[in-house]
Amino acid sequence: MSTNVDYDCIVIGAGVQGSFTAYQLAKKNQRTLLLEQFVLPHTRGSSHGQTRIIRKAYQQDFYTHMMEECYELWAQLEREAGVKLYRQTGLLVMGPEESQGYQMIKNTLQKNKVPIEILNRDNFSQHIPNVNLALGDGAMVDITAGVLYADRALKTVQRQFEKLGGVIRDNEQVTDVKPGPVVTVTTSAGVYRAKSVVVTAGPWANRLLAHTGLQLPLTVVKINVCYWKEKVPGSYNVKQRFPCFLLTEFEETKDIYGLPSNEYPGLMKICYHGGSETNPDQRDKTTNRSDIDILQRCVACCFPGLVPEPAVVESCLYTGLGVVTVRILGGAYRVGTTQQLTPDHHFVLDCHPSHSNIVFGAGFSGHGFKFGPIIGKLLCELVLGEVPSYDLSPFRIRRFQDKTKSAL
Ligand SMILES: Cc1cc2nc3c(=O)[nH]c(=O)nc-3n(C[C@H](O)[C@H](O)[C@H](O)COP(=O)(O)OP(=O)(O)OC[C@H]3O[C@@H](n4cnc5c(N)ncnc54)[C@H](O)[C@@H]3O)c2cc1C
Ligand SMILES: O=C(O)[C@@H]1CCCCN1
Repeated sequence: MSTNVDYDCIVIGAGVQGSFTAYQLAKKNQRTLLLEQFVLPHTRGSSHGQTRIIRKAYQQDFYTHMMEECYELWAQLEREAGVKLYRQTGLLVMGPEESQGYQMIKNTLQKNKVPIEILNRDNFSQHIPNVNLALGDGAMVDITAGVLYADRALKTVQRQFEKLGGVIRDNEQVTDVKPGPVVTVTTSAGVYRAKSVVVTAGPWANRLLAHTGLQLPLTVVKINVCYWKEKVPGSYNVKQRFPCFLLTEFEETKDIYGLPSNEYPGLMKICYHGGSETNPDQRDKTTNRSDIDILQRCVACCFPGLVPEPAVVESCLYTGLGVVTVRILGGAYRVGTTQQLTPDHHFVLDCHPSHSNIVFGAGFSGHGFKFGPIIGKLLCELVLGEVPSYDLSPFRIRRFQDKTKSAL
């Protein structure tokens, strides 16, 4: 068969997940093509920006387990490329002490022997200056958590992929995917044939999967990425080891999170873990700022050293599970069925139900960057038909038949 194909594998989408998948495939001597619709680097998907949080603090054991190895893989990439991608700052987790969300994170960390420090009201401000701990809130620090240098990481993994002989073609949009024992991929510039294809198209995943007769219950949401000015420059700075933070509840709404000032001197990034649904091709057509009102109240209340008005607002997209159906479209591939499902915030990592040589990674729901190296490894294992290194049942599409619950 190999004489009939241009590549062993084609990966569609050069965000963090596609880039790590391509890199892992090239490491396994697979002739791999990585296709990207925009000129790289770009700011239209989910993987741009300078920083992301890396942490083991999760409600579910399976994420914490995966992160054990993932830290190793990040360190391996740093060594291989001679580049620094991670800075340890710790992650301060705050939330109503008795709430389920806060307790689940604490239990997972303790059960898995992740180094943590539990803070109390008396020693809190000694450890974490310039933050007010709300009445009734508990606080703990996931000590090995920190900041990933996201843009740099993306560039690094793409460069390492090319060093291994991989090919990247950017400014080349995939317009059709034709399933079969050999998959035919049509782009704005040509036609390629490969033994297998990986779809890691972020907010555009469903548009591509439609060509294969599959639709996932994904919703695309625009996030207002807000930066807040320090009243005294440096007071929330990464160099002072000010931690990342996660507030599991504020005014009974969704999580609020932040990273120490780093990329823009004097500005700290604090965002709301939610936004309004959008079309990824018209991201900036309308902007809903109701999340910014919540953030302003949160900053005024908990971060007295910041001006409670965002100095800079940027945009980024989350792709999560929203609508409650997975559809296998009727027509050439399988007669259509519709299932009623419950959405969750877990990733979707699986093989196409009708075409096992089409693999996809989608729905990273605003928390997938830190997992990039392990997602790349897992999607590569699915392509090669190997037993996945982790139990993928939380991530398979068949879970949509089960009752699921939200996770962060
Ligand atoms: C504001 C914000 C904060 C976040 N914070 C964190 C954090 O602190 N920690 C963390 O771990 N994660 C975080 N995340 C989540 C993380 O960034 C995402 O989960 C991750 O970037 C998703 O990567 P991806 O590769 O799936 O998608 P993308 O980065 O969107 O990549 C998909 C790529 O596919 C390309 N593509 C699509 N269609 C086609 C086509 N037809 N042809 C060719 N190419 C195509 C797109 O152009 C794009 O480049 C955050 C996300 C946001 C938005
Ligand atoms: O993945 C993370 O660590 C953060 C936490 C809060 C929501 C955005 N992503």
